[in-house]
Amino acid sequence: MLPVAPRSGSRDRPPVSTSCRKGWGRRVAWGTVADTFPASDSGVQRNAPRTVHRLSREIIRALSNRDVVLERVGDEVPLVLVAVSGGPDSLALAAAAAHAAPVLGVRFAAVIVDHGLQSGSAAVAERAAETVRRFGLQATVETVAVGDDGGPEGAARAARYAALDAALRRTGASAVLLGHTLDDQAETVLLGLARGSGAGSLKGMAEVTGRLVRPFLSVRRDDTHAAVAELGLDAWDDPHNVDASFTRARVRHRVLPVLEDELGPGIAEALARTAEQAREDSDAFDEMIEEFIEEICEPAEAGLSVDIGALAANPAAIRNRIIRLVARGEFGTSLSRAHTLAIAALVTEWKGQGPIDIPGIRVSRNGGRLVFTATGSLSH
Ligand SMILES: Nc1ncnc2c1ncn2[C@@H]1O[C@H](COP(=O)(O)OP(=O)(O)OP(=O)(O)O)[C@@H](O)[C@H]1O
Repeated sequence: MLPVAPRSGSRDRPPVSTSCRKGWGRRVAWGTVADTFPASDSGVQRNAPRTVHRLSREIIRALSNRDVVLERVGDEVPLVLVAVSGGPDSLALAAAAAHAAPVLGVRFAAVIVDHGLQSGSAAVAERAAETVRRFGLQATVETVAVGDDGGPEGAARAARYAALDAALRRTGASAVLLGHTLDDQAETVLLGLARGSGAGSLKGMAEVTGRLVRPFLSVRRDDTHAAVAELGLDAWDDPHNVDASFTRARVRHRVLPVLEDELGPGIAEALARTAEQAREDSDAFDEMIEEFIEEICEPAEAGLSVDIGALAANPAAIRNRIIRLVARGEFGTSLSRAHTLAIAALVTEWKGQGPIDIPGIRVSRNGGRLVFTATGSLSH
């Protein structure tokens, strides 16, 4: 067994780091600090209600994760953004963040993204901003243009994450907090299973994905609602959450209640626990395989090559994972199962057939090597 460096916390895998492409996973240099969020009193909320106090511990715990690096912004203490939609989860997140600020020695500032998709969205965003300002947080509304790729939900999400990423870069903030809860995690696991996206979907969302941090993945939605009620706030009700044309809304309001009735009230926790265990296993497995990839790959013209003998000698689970990790790490491409198997067939069932082309990558045999070559624009 290859030695594996100990890690803590769960996170999404960074690009595979192999000796073929030294420097992967290097930290990017942040741009200059804009004055969007000037240093200010982080808004210590004295005598915070009990639930808010409890939730603030989740933020302190999550930001203490070794995968989160809190960096000073010039002479200022580190800045952490809070993504606020105006709904109860993210309002509770902002309140808990304000409470946690003095303990952590960081500043928090809220970013509210206005997708402009519904009439009155600007007013909703402004109201959310006003609410979090009452906690003592700076708040900025980012108005985004939503495209039409990936359906309305997917396009709004892409625009939102792009806006959050831009805010991170502009402000020099170390991280952005998202208000996903344990209930969101349970829904994500069910949705992934229903899509048939394989064991990987069991992992659900990571607590830390690059600079995105989800401190509430162990918190029930009821608790965020309780925090908002304790604070006497009127949270925004996102109409999408009850719109039965959205799969997630149906999972939330129809599927999970049936599962709870039939299988017991602990089903959401059980799904979230499963996600945590699956992520632990998967991360450990990936880490071992990444070390193995370093031994069996070599740089090649516009890509890399992998030793076919080593691929053939290993079980399909390892072979397929190597192929997926190389595609993701080297080319930023998430391979479908069908593409993974087609590439694997070049190793196990080769009868002289030509290369396989998938978007952005050509995979071919050359002597004893499986060669991955970039063919077009890369997605990273
Ligand atoms: N308009 C918004 N502005 C800022 N942050 C937002 C906005 N909408 C959602 N968020 C952030 O994302 C979190 C999750 O929200 P929601 O569940 O609605 O998003 P989602 O589309 O499911 O996101 P994901 O793609 O990450 O699963 C919120 O708690 C909040 O932190």
